[in-house]
Amino acid sequence: MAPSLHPLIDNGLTKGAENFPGGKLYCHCADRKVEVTLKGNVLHNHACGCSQCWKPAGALFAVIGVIPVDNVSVTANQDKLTVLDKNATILRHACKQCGVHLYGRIEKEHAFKGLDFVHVELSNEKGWQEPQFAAFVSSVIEQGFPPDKMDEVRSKFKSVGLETYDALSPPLMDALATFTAKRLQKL
Ligand SMILES: N[C@@H](CCC(=O)N[C@@H](CS)C(=O)NCC(=O)O)C(=O)O
Ligand SMILES: [Zn+2]
Ligand SMILES: [Zn+2]
Repeated sequence: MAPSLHPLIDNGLTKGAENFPGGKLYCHCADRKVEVTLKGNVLHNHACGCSQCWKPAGALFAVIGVIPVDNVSVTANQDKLTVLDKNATILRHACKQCGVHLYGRIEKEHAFKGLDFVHVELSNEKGWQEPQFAAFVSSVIEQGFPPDKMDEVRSKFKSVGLETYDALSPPLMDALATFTAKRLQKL
């Protein structure tokens, strides 16, 4: 049996709604849930196989999208949040009790500074943008996934219409490289 990639992917994608107004994300605690309110939809929603992004139980991949920082606010139980790794590029704000990541933020100079990283499955609303591609696919091997089963993983993504990459998608890699070139005054 093919492994579960993610609940939002395993049974095919559900297209997002146009003019989606956004919604609330909740951590997995039974009480005093951390609540984050998002204005509007996410962009560049994608699967991520890296070891740092939060994955629901049993899933091989995270699903994570970006949204402007100004559209993100913690609206309940902020005291339960902690930054997991203060040295990471993406400062992942997680619930101390249940471990769910509520949002990731970049504070240092970076092409994606100003965008927060969020998991839309933490919301009860329907209409979030569907995943657009799979990133950091080979990284699942670093977490113990058997390399000889990678064909199954990539085929499963392809079967729901998602392209697979071992870093980010070409437009996002180009954005990162453009940022570097400008910093080095090559562009
Ligand atoms: N192979 C590495 C890749 C880690 C990585 O580069 N993750 C990407 C995608 S989330 C990133 O932008 N990381 C920045 C960060 O984690 O702060 C792993 O699995 O840990
Ligand atoms: Zn929690
Ligand atoms: Zn990741």
